[in-house]
Amino acid sequence: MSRKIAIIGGGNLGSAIAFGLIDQSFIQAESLFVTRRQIAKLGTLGERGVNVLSDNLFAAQQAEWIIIAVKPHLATKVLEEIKSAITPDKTVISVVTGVSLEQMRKAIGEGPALFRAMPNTAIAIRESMTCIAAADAPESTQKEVVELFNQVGQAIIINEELMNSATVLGACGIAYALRFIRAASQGGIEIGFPAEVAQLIASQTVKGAASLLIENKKHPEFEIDKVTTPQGCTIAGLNEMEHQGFSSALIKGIMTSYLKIDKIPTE
Ligand SMILES: NC(=O)C1=CN([C@@H]2O[C@H](COP(=O)(O)OP(=O)(O)OC[C@H]3O[C@@H](n4cnc5c(N)ncnc54)[C@H](O)[C@@H]3O)[C@@H](O)[C@H]2O)C=CC1
Ligand SMILES: O=C(O)[C@@H]1CCC=N1
Repeated sequence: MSRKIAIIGGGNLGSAIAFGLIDQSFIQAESLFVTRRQIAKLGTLGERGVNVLSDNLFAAQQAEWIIIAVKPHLATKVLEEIKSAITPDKTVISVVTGVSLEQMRKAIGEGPALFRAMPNTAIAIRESMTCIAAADAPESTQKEVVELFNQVGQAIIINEELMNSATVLGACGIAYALRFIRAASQGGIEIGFPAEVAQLIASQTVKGAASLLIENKKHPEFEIDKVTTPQGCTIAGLNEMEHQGFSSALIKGIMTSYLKIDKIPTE
């Protein structure tokens, strides 16, 4: 890509996006500008040739695409700080939780194309699920933004009203899935495997299960039916998990995360 990209806020997610993009050679490292207050913490990106700096305005001036990846309470402050660099030909993409396109528009004014994107930390290894909402950007720009995030996983356009849902299912979802793997590993240790082997078996099994759904596009129960031998051990374990509230705990957790988003301070 010939455009330059600035990532304002190179923390967990901002850095993960940077690594994902340069690993895929979607952008040359020298065309990428990543900011954070303590640039020493961006050392590895710097060693890869990425411009690492603390000057948000300078970074925004260099780039045609600007990705905002700071914590929610800092988002509008940062947008106002770089406002003069956001000319109408530029594209701004916020990955910030809970800050609406309307709030962004208010901070920077009319002109530039505005997007919210909700990737997850698997973007660092180009396996993100990214949901994108556009303000009133032209279709060609929307396609370019989807293409950007398709380089680092799978991207889809959704209505902005579903952005909080996308945050929970896709971004928080990484943590839920990892907690499942951790619990499965702990069970695996109890039934005889060393910790590392248990984690490998649990992780690869989850990856295989997810791939079955993504490739075959079938309902999970279709694949589950193939594993559950009548009177076998799988159904016995599954039913016990349900008696203990497995699905219910997950659904309640998802709802709790969802209801929390509106309480996250965005100013
Ligand atoms: N971590 C995740 O899995 C996901 C996070 N998000 C959203 O992405 C945003 C960032 O989240 P994280 O990366 O987890 O947080 P983080 O705290 O790791 O990253 C934010 C970074 O911004 C830097 N920063 C603070 N003030 C700054 C300023 N004035 N100028 C430049 N940089 C500044 C901080 O030093 C930090 O490195 C949040 O709004 C979060 O809601 C969205 C999807 C997933
Ligand atoms: O926990 C959070 O608030 C952010 C949003 C999605 C992932 N991390």
